[in-house]
Amino acid sequence: MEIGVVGKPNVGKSTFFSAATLVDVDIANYPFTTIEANVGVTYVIAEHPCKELGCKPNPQNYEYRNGLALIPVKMIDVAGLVPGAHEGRGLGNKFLDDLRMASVLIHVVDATGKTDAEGQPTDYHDPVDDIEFLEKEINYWIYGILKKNWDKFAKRIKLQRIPLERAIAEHLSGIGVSENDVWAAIHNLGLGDDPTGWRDEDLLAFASAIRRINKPMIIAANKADAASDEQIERLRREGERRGYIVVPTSAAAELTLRKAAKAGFIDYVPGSSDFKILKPMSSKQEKALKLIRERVLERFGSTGVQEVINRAVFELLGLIPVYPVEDENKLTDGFGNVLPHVHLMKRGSTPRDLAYKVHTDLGEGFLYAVNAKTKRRVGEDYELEFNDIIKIVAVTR
Ligand SMILES: Nc1nc2c(ncn2[C@@H]2O[C@H](COP(=O)(O)OP(=O)(O)OP(=O)(O)O)[C@@H](O)[C@H]2O)c(=O)[nH]1
Repeated sequence: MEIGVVGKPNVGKSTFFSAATLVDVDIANYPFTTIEANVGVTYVIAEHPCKELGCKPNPQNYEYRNGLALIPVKMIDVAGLVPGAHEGRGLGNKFLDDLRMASVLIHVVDATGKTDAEGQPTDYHDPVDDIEFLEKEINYWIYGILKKNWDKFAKRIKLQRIPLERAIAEHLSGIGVSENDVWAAIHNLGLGDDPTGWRDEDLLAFASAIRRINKPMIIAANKADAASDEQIERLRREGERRGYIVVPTSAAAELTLRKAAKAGFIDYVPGSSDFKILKPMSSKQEKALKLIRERVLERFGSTGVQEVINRAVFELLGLIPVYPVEDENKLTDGFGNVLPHVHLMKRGSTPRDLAYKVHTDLGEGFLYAVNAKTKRRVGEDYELEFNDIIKIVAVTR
């Protein structure tokens, strides 16, 4: 699962990415081996079960701070969005390659309207246009892949009676489209099951439906610190009307706060509504932080950066944190570590899915599970819940 950050030039996308991936931990512990220049590690943050249970965790694949679990996830800086990117304009192909890998998109727009369609400074540009423009770029990109050899492809499916969902999913496998995605898109649009009868506009509508399912998007209304309440309200209203979550953000404020925290000047947990000064700093620095407190934190409740990341993962992707343990009473693994591991699972997953995630053998030998919070035995039909702690019982060979 990877979060893509996308936006036209100058909206603060790089600032957003730098802020989000400025994490003060040793990422060598995490299973993300080679990290490319435009790929970083960020966190999703959720309340930790120990807050409720009063335990003291020994985290191994996440961080624990002030009763919160900071769970690492990969983030890609998807550079090169310009009009016509789907035709290879600008960094078009690199843009599409990065886009391919992202499971969810954070679309950074300039809420002040001071950046035009090409990323140049301007008096006023409607950021709502940027939302539509990115939709269109992605639609045409998917359409372009489908359109290639479509007639031949459709005839072959019909002639050889290949299941439509499977064939199209294979055709679009490069962007990670599943048979379920294809089924849902066909179903939503009421398209017939004879692909030779699909017209051009059907293909485009299908591409658009696939985008909505496969590349869900959240809007970061960035530079919120410099935008008026009216500008933010309008963007929120128009975004929501199009089905998006819109969160006002100040990437610049978040970057300053994280840098100050990393240098030990302040205590700041991303997503929080305030920070604490830990040691003296220059009056210029102090003034900058004071401004952030007044213009961003007090006005919006946070910088919005962490909220966008959390909502992208928990709401749009529907992932939930789940903690596997070996001892359901002590909440430990085999070495006595309390809640050492967390896994982000798709909502609706079962204990067996979790077992597979921990180890294939555990999945294959799965017998039953124990919900450590209730001490109840649960079977395969149990749906995992947010912050569940699960002991898996399996036969091992
Ligand atoms: N007021 C304000 N300015 C911001 C914010 N985020 C970024 N900026 C400024 O906006 C300008 C562009 O920021 P970048 O992060 O370089 O923008 P970008 O979208 O990555 O642009 P490219 O690197 O050209 O793709 C810089 O001058 C930033 O300081 C913000 O939250 N508030």
